[in-house]
Amino acid sequence: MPLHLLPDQDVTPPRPAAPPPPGRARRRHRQVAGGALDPKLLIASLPDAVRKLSPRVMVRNPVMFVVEVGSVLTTLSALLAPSVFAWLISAWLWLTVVFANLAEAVAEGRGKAQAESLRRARSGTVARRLRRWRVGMDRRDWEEERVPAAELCPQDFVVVAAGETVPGDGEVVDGVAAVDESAVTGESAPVIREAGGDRSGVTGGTKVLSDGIVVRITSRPGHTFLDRMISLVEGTTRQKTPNELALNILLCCLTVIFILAVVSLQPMAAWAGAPQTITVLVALLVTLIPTTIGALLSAIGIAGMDRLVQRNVLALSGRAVEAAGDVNTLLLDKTGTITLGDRQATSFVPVKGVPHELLADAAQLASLADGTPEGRSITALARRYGIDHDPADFTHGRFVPFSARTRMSGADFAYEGDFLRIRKGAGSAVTAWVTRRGGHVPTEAGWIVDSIAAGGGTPLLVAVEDRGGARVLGAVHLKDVVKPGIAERFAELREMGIRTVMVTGDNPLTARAIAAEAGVDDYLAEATPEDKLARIRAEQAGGNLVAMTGDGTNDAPALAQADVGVAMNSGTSAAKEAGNMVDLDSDPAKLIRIVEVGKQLLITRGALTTFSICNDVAKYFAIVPAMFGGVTGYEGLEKLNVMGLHSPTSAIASAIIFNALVIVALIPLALRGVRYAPAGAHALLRRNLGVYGLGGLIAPFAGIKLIDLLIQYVPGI
Ligand SMILES: Nc1ncnc2c1ncn2[C@@H]1O[C@H](COP(=O)(O)OP(=O)(O)OP(=O)(O)O)[C@@H](O)[C@H]1O
Ligand SMILES: [K+]
Ligand SMILES: [Mg+2]
Repeated sequence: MPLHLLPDQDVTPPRPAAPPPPGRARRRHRQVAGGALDPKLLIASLPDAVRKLSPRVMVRNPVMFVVEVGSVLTTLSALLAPSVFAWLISAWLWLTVVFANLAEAVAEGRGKAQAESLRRARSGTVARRLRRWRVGMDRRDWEEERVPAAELCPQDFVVVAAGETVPGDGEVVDGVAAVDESAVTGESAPVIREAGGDRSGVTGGTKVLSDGIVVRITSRPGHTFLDRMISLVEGTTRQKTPNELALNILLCCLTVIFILAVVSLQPMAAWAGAPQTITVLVALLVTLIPTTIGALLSAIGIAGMDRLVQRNVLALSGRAVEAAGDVNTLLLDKTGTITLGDRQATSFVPVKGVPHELLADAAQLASLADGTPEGRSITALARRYGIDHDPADFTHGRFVPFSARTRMSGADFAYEGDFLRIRKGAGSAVTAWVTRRGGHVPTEAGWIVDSIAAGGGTPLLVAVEDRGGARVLGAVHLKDVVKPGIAERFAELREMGIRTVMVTGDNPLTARAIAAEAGVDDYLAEATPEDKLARIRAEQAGGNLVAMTGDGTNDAPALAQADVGVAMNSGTSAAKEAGNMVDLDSDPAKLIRIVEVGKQLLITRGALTTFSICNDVAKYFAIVPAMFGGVTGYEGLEKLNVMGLHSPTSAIASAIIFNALVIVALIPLALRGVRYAPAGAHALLRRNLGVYGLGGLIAPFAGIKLIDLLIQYVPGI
């Protein structure tokens, strides 16, 4: 069975590039959006903002819809009884609605340019589809046809050679290649993608730099990763999250209460001999309802998603982003997440009486059909002992592929008149296999396994069964390296109040050594996929909100169960489909950034809601005394004119103008998010109430007074 089907292919996979040391910024062409708002973007978004005035769009935002209806009423009233005041109020009410739409349009506009560059990566690729393909097929039998990439369907096989663009999303089923993913991730360092392991995922639009691969397509036409990313950054698939819906209901209730209050005010005013005009009543209503947060709510949500995309994370739902803000437990798998994941065989350790060559021979035989990085590195190491079996000689045998459940792999075949079964795998799994087949496992095997594991290595026991019975030959030492800088990242997570738990299929000793080196808070060893799932369920039952990062097919059930499931983009498609986020950089420490964005989103929404409600109080002090100024029986209200405003009309106009301007002033904050520094929830709440509550209370007094000083010179006010 030929394993390497492409010409001139280097059999040893190149070492993966180490992640950059922490702290050093990565070079990327996609800039993280800064805080300042580009005035050009504001102007460019104006047409969109005006288009959004359509009532069909506006009803989705009830608070602003009320303002729009109010604008229509005041405009009609200004037409019937023209006055400078009536026209001024009408104009500023329309501006209030436009400003709200502008916030949303600017938030959406930021993704448009990005979508454009993504579209370029997608278009125009021609795929080399293979008519029939199966594992082990000789490449001389390949029949190739050229089809547009957009026509590829799941289960199609395509071949991609060096220099060519990957035509669709899929999994490498044969070969290993260096891939340039910069079109999708903005990261220029090439990454390794290979068949068999947990680094098999490839994305359409990326470019193969060296070697060649056969890819099994997994995405439907029009539903590729790039398609999803485009609709995400353009905001076309955005839906309101449960939190947003709840806040919207609260805002609606407040609005209804204030409508009732304002409507019932009129008979009282009329009875006192001071009936109010429609313009004044609408103005009072608009200042009282929470227009600031109503205007900015959707922009805050879009900007949160956008901030994640800037960090190369695709959230498939807004709900996941919000959940990230509340996460307090993080589960990570070990291999490839905490470690580099390129487990290489470094030595054979035979039990007494077994020559190295025999162990190497058996280990290679058990790895002939094992396409995982572990299996290939064992084959390569055995070759150094001069052992070089040709898989084609064993076509009458049966290969036992590795699975996370059995934690073993191997082969059964007839050999020189005997029938051989060889297994290699986790110590406990192989021990159980030998015992089951009536063999005896020497205590020495346990020592070898433990000494490899204690150093953080992964021991694979190798056992054989022949006419002489089942017995252990020795162990293979697999080495893996903890990612540099990971301990600092976990310390950072701890500071944010997040507990880290490593879950691994590896044995307890290895797990303990790696856990200590990486600095995780807890670990779970010898975990089957079911165990990973059960652990998440247990954490959730204990009231924890759980995030999980993983890349393997064995991680998929757990990724689906977690509140936030972050799949590495390098991982298998099963993992990517199960999670609700995909990290394009395949960097497990990315969760820190994801949590930050989630927290920032929640804090920003809370802060601006507080500000919005508090800043309506001051406007009440501006408008109510103006309405009843000089009315007999209501002289007491004159005391409420604490700001000493110029005239009743200028007071009301100032409040409305301030109400509109505050929206524009807060757009940058809504888009950038409130600054987030790791701190406990209570400290954050106190700080935000202080800044945005008190600020919201005080700012309008100053603002309204200032506007009043300016507009008192407008004739007729
Ligand atoms: N190709 C292989 N052949 C035989 N045994 C293997 C092979 N790869 C791994 N194993 C054994 O199976 C165990 C479980 O592997 P699995 O992939 O489930 O977990 P892991 O990769 O060690 O941990 P993690 O869940 O952190 O990725 C490994 O610890 C190792 O002992
Ligand atoms: K308001
Ligand atoms: Mg794994």
